Formats: sequence, C-alpha cells, structure tokens
Amino acid sequence: MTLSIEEIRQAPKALLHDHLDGGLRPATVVELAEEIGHTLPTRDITQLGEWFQEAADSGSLERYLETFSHTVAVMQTVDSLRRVARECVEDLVDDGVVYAEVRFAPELHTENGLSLDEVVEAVLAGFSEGMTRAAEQGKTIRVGALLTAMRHAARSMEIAELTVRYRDRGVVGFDIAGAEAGFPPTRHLDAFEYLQRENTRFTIHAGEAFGLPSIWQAIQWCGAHRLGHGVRIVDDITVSEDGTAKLGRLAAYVRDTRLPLELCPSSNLQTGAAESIAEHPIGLLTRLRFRVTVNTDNRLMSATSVSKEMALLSEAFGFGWEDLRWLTINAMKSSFIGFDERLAIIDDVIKPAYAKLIG
Ligand SMILES: O=c1[nH]cnc2c1ncn2[C@@H]1O[C@H](CO)[C@@H](O)[C@H]1O
Ligand SMILES: [Zn+2]
Repeated sequence: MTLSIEEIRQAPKALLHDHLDGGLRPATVVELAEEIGHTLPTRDITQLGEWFQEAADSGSLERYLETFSHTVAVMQTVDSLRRVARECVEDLVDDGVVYAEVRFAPELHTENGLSLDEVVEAVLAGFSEGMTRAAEQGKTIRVGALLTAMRHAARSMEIAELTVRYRDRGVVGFDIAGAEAGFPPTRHLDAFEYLQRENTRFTIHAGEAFGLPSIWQAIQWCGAHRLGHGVRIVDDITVSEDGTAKLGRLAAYVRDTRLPLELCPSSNLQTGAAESIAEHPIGLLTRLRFRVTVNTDNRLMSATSVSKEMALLSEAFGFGWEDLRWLTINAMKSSFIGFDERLAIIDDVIKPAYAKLIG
C-alpha cells in the first residue's frame, strides 16, 4: 500500500530536524528582500522557489549551504525573524505536525546589530504567535527551539550559554551545523561539556557529508544525545547477500543505546549523501530497528514537508500507517522536552489518531 501525501497530512507527525532559515515561504523571501533592498536571483515567487531547489541540488553540502545567504539576509530584524517563525509554525500546522523542534543559528542574525538575546526572543515570540493562532483554529502544536552554533565559527560556548539561559522559555536544546569536513565536533568540546554539566541536551550534525569519525566524535567525545543525519552510520554495517547484517562496534552502540538518528532523505539526495530515496539507508536502518526519525532539514531548499518525506518513503519502501506511527513515536520519544509532556503527546494525540487510521 502506498500512502499519498494528502492522506499522510491528516495524521499527526513529529519533526526534530528543521532549520528556520531553510523553511521560508518563497513569497516571504521576496517581500522581505524588497523591504530591505536585498537582490535575489529572481523576484518571481514560483521561480524563486525553483531556484532554491535547483541551487541546493548541487551534490555538495558546501554549495547547498551557499543558498542560505539569501534567507539569512532577510532575517536580520525583530519583525522579520518573528514573521518567519510564525509562518513556520503555520506551515507545520498545515502539514499536520503536532510537535516540532526548529533550529536556527542566532549568530547569523546579528548583522544589523541585534543581540543574540534579541534574536532568540524574536523567534520565540513568533513561535508563540503561531501556536496561539493554531489553538484559535482548534489545532494543537508544540514548537520548541534548538539553538545552533556554526561549526566553522568560534561562538559555540556563547550559544551554549544562551541555550541554558533560555531553556525555560522555549529553547529545548543545542546543535552545531555548517560544513562538516574539516570542522570536527571536538572543536566545540568545551561547549558540549558545559551543556552536560548544565543538564541540557544537544544534537550534533554528524555523518552527513563526512563519515564515521565524525559520528564517533559526536557521540563518544562530545556526548551527543541525537545525531543530525547520522546517515553514514551505514558505513559500519555490512549486509551479506542473504540480507543478514553485521554491525560494527559503533553501529551496534548507536542501536543498542537507542541513539536517535534525525534522517532527512530529500536533503541527502541534494548534497550527494544518497543516490535515490529507494537506495537511501533509511530503508536498511528501519529494517534493523535503529531509532529512526524522518525529517525535512530545509523545507524551502528541498521543496518538502514531513508529509512529503513520508509519502516518498511510502512509495519507495511500502511504508504504511504502522511504519509511520513507529517513526512518529520514535521522534516523540527522542524529543528534548520533558518526559511527562512527551508521553502526553504520544498517548493523547498520536496513538488515538493512528489507531483510527490503522482501523
Ligand atoms: O543539512 C545541513 N547540514 C549542515 N548545516 C546545515 C544544514 N542545513 C542547514 N545548515 C546550516 O545551519 C544554519 C542554521 O540553520 C543554516 O544557515 C545553514 O548554514
Ligand atoms: Zn540540518
């Protein structure tokens, strides 16, 4: 059975890996750029959406990341950050997402003089507005922020401190992102050790454009609680002709400890981390019962949504409602909010809805 995107949109979903500056509406990019006189590749909304997708479709993470210069450029004021954050929540609600952790790098939004605190407060205000509007329409969504530090820069300690400062006001964790090759997570060890001492959770982009050493460092040196992508963990798995799989020590560790993988299939096709959805390691990792979650990464650059990613998986691997429920509960179990709140979403929202769908 293949489920369509329209069917999947009706089901509650949870999203752990989504970049705020990778999820703007093309129309909003055009409007905000006009307000500040920023030159875009085109002012036509449809063409701009296509431009982002094509430019991101580069086969390399470094070139993929260049497209963010246009979204980051229009997110330098309190009003624009707040608007983008509110629209993000609206778009997720529209896609049937009931829980999301959305990340952004505060240090990228200070070009016009905003402080890191002002950036965070603007985004959190936008998330709040989005959640309030959803509630007014009888829909519930809980959105938390992850603060990202750029791995090539040197502000991770400051961002870690910012995360701790805002942890009771809507920030639920920390992340590092940016070009992976040449920038190992251990460069930011002080930030990760600080977060651990502060009982604060974090994820690390690792095993996307670089392989096992990056994953190993993220987990065993830095103490990552989840892996952003982590897709290259398959390099530590050998599958023989009869389909039996042999896990190396690191892959076994990841599976044994139920370390969540924030997989982003479409994004991986664009950066060259996978050839096609059908060949994407998510099929094998699901079969081997790793703690797999499905994510969008950048909805604008990949022209995607959680429902679309799931529809692509349904088409490629025959995933049905049971599989989608498993993926959704995996994501909720892996979320950085407290246990009680997590359980409430699983028991009161996700399970009853899938019970109806499964019939
Ligand atoms: O898939 C990815 N891998 C690594 N870095 C990324 C990815 N997507 C986005 N960013 C980077 O994270 C910053 C904050 O959101 C973005 O500006 C982009 O540079
Ligand atoms: Zn990412």
